[in-house]
Amino acid sequence: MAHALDELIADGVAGRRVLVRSDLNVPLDGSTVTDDGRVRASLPVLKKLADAGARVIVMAHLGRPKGQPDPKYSIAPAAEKLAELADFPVRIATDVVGEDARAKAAALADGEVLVIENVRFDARETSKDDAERGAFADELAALTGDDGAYVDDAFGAVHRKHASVFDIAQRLPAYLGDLVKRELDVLTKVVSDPERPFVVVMGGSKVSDKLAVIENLIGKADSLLIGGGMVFTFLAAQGHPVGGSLLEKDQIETVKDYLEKAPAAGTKIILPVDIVYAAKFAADADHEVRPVDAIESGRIGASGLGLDIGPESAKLFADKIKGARTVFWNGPAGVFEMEAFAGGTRAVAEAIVASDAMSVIGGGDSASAVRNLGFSDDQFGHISTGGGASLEFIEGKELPGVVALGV
Ligand SMILES: Nc1ncnc2c1ncn2[C@@H]1O[C@H](COP(=O)(O)OP(=O)(O)OP(=O)(O)O)[C@@H](O)[C@H]1O
Ligand SMILES: O=C(O)[C@H](O)COP(=O)(O)O
Repeated sequence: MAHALDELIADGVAGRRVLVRSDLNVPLDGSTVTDDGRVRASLPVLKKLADAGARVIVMAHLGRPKGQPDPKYSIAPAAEKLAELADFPVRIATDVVGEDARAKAAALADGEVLVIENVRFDARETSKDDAERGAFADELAALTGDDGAYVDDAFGAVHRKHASVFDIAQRLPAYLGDLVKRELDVLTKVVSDPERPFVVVMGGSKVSDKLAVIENLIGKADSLLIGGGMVFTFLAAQGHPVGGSLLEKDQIETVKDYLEKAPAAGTKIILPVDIVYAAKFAADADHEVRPVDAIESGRIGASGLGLDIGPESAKLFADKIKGARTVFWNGPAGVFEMEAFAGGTRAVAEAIVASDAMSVIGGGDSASAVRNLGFSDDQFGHISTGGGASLEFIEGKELPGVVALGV
């Protein structure tokens, strides 16, 4: 059984150094944080510990640096955002487990928080070698002194077998952070006992990553609405032309198999009936709406790209969402970053907001999409902080961070 954070607080943390794994992996434009959702989601646990008098050391990653310091991936912009939003003192170290981190960890006062540099600046963090990761975890644990503790509050990273997620939990008394607990509770309910009709909306561009999720949802979801870049592999499986759209040719047979077995398992796979078709991948591209069986017949011709679901499809999707009691949404319906191709994603978000369904948005880009389109977090039931993590959970995979805590 995992130990909850409140047990640690009840045991007394005043004056103790507590290592917290947070997910501060935010999108950046230069050094500006363009979506602070993950920083905000990390605050409550840090505040709880700081209020209880703990000396908190936050470890987190940003992007995928190649195992050595790289200013482009410094945690500093995310840590500065944390300092701006927090009502407790936040210090920032310039290294991970080096002199600066060690000195600042030792100098922490009760109720203060220190963010160490991007843990992925040390190649041992992500090493496949248990001994290497273990040696790094030893150095991280040593930052806490003699009576330290570890709290995992980084749901977005629970699917990674990394030193700061997995190995550290074997070196310090380990506790489940409130954010990870909430995410697991919500996703467990969605997968194992959803109120029906249960409608899943899938989209985005990482088609092959998401096919396993679709397979696992056949028989569980009542309707599976497919949008985004993955649509074209489904349309191709049905024999429709797809022009120059995103297509995973080697997945067509797999998708045919899903289309065949879904009805018998009680899941309706619903595909778009029209597509916004563009002359090129650009915000100002010439574009037109075409039915899926005639994509190549219009003005734009066979070399065009499908960049969004069309208005008829948006209506069809909205209608399904309207009748749902539970909605899980992963991946935008189109290239929402360009206004001309944001209509499908906006329509899905509006339909979810208007419905009475319990809604869960899983996926970093889906969360950024709804925020960038002007929606606020409280219009949805739950916005997951984990993209890959929520998908792997729904796929039914074992999550190393969760295993390490004995959940
Ligand atoms: N038809 C399309 N063609 C090409 N790209 C598309 C299409 N539809 C959506 N996309 C792109 O998909 C991207 C998001 O896909 P992704 O699979 O990463 O979503 P996600 O699961 O929400 O994100 P994450 O993996 O970060 O959690 C967006 O940048 C969007 O522009
Ligand atoms: O962005 C995410 O999904 C998490 O922070 C994990 O990042 P990773 O995919 O680089 O491990």
